[in-house]
Amino acid sequence: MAAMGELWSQVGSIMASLMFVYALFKQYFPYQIRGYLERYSNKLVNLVYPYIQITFHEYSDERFKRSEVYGAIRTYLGACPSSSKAKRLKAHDIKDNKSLVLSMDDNEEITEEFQGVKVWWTSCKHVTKSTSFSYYPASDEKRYYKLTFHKSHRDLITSTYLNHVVQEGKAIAVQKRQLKLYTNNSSDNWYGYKSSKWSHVVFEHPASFNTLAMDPKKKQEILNDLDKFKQGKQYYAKIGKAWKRGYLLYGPPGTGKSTMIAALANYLEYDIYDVELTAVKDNTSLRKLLIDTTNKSIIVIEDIDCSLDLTGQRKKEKKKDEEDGENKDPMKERAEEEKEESKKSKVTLSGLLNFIDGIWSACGGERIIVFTTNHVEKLDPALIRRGRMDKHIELSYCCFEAFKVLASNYLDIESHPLFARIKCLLEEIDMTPADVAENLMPNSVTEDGETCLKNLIEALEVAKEDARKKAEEEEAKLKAEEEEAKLKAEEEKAKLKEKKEEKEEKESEESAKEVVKCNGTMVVKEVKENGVKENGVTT
Ligand SMILES: Nc1ncnc2c1ncn2[C@@H]1O[C@H](COP(=O)(O)OP(=O)(O)OP(=O)(O)O)[C@@H](O)[C@H]1O
Ligand SMILES: [Mg+2]
Repeated sequence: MAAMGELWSQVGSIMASLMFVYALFKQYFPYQIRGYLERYSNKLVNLVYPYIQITFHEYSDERFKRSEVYGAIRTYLGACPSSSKAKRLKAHDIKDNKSLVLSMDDNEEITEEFQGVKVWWTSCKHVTKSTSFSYYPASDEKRYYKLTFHKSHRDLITSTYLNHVVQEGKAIAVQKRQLKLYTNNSSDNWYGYKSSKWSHVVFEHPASFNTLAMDPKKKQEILNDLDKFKQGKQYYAKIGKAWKRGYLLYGPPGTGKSTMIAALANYLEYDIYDVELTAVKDNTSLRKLLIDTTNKSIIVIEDIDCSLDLTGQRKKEKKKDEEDGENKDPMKERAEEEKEESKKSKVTLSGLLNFIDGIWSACGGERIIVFTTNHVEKLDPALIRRGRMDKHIELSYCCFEAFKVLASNYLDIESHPLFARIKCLLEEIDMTPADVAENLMPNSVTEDGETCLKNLIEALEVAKEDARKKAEEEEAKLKAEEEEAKLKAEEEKAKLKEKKEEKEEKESEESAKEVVKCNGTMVVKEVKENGVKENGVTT
């Protein structure tokens, strides 16, 4: 026992001496000598250590984009049979509340055998400590997988095995894929623990093209277009165009623009990236957001006419003019202005144009960009030209065909004698699918389909009556305005006439006076010349 204790104390002192020598070596040896020694010591280790290690980092050197290979390895390792031996796993997504997507937790190791060859996978994490004080701990974590295998199997592992891992990983990911709905984080927060540009939730919208109420011809046209796009990888490569397509959805509120986006995502099985432009600081941030999206995705900017404030500059100047009159502390005013300015998004139209159709938009592929608007006429023509927004889809008021889809969805009714009346009313009245759908929804559990149809007819008749009254009111208003304008015109005419007459009268008076004056002079002249007696008196 005493000998054992002695042995331990000796080991301890040897370790301490080695560490001391290593510290001295690091501190005092010149850099070149150190590199030289390290190279040779590595060679020495390689002689006795016959294993090769390959690392796969989550973010490659470009830094912008998450490595696809890393993702595939993570999925593969989570699903491979040997992972069941790992004790610490991370659960990611749950598809339909059934199957868990698992991956190895940090610093966990699993062993796998491929064609009789043993390999070891380790998940590692490298934390770069930030020098400044931060409220949030790990500021910059870099994750990677390390693969270790014997050097005699180098060819088998680097070509066949790794290929197998990546292909399998991708296939499993497609199988277990859960659609995601992303939204961009404010670009002011792209640092520290919130460094990711996008946050997501699982996308579970039930909308589909079957439930979407619109003209069946138009719907089929869109479906054909989508199919062509999805299978168009080679075609796009052949014509030398980036594999992306722009859709502009326009129409009044409640006509199904947002619903169609959900249907698109479900049909194509693409993730949705919903861009909130007001949270994007500038054009560079917008570009970074784009690069950080994955392939097979739909990038959405809703209400594009409201998102971009291109008149901001002018408004600000106006505001400034208004405030000029008030006596304000200039320092305070400037600080306030700067604060306002920093909060404001500086994304410009040109930034957005480049986002959709610039060189950067070709990074990655299989992307659909969707803009929605209620006022298509307000948009800059450059923004919606073909090539940027390739397909313009108008979603309009509910037609009879669209109503039939809603009736089938909401009431399971394919045809009914009341349909004829509804058809007539829908031809006369503009009602959005949202309103029709609302009227078709049973008000209570006991309400049957026919009552719902009657409710809709009643609502349509009320809308018709309202429209008629409104039209009448407008007509009456127009008539009144016309009458007023007519009266005004007559009054003006009368006034003009009066003025003209007055003028004429004045003129005739003037001329009469002139005549009298002339005549008077003439009489005087005549009297002087002829000496005629007037009333017997010589003048
Ligand atoms: N064409 C449609 N087919 C099926 N349901 C529809 C349709 N249009 C509207 N709806 C229903 O009406 C509701 C509102 O529709 P949605 O949000 O898609 O309208 P929107 O056009 O995006 O409106 P906004 O312009 O105000 O954003 C949805 O919940 C949906 O159930
Ligand atoms: Mg909408």
